[in-house]
Amino acid sequence: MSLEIKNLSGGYGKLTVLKDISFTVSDGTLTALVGLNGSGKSTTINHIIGLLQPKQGSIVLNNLLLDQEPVAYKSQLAYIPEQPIVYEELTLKEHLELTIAAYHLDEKVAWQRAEKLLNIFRLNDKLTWFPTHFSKGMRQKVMIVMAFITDAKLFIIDEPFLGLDVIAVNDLLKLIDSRKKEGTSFLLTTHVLDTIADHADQFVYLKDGQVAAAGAASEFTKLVPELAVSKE
Ligand SMILES: Nc1ncnc2c1ncn2[C@@H]1O[C@H](COP(=O)(O)OP(=O)(O)OP(=O)(O)O)[C@@H](O)[C@H]1O
Repeated sequence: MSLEIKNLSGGYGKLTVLKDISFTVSDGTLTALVGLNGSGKSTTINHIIGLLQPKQGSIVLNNLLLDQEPVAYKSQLAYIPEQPIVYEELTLKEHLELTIAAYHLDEKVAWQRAEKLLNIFRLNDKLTWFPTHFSKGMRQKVMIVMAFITDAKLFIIDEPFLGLDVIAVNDLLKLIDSRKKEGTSFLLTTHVLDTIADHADQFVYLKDGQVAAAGAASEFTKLVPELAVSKE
């Protein structure tokens, strides 16, 4: 079991947004965290990555609790936020060096991975560029490359396809599928299941901070007809 969320209640200060959320993400699977605007997807992620403290419940990642073993917990996790977080004063190469240092990666292995990824996302000739010269999609690709050079066991990707062109979306889906085969698990947030329907194993549908439905991705349309209808 990669990620286990049990009876999680949480939110911001006195405001409780999440109410008694439970779900698991098993090794080598992709879970889609689905919900409309304001349903609590980002708040759930903010708890998993440790930006917010649960009011109740627990979050366990590969038997590690964030508050007990924060360094080991975070080294298991790669997070790609919806809004890319890049350092304006660092080149693309320096961003990758930072990731290699932060995750204590083997430099040779990491740069071999990076080379392939940079080629896929057409960033291979941009290692000396600063983020100021990158488009939004390119910034997002930098975040993807940084995440995929790590050995993280769980990838959390917030709205992965916003801002990516169709080729990049396909390339990202291929990368996800191949890492899933190696046992890596994925938690992706999305408003609709569309793009990842064929790649997701299970879904968790959040509504007003609660799990309104959950199950196999193939059952989504049956179990959540309200979102299927809203697509038409
Ligand atoms: N920093 C914050 N402080 C207080 N309340 C917040 C904060 N961020 C989000 N909320 C509230 O938490 C609730 C859930 O928001 P959240 O961002 O988790 O939803 P979401 O499902 O990620 O939405 P979206 O699809 O629009 O990104 C909303 O009612 C929102 O107003």
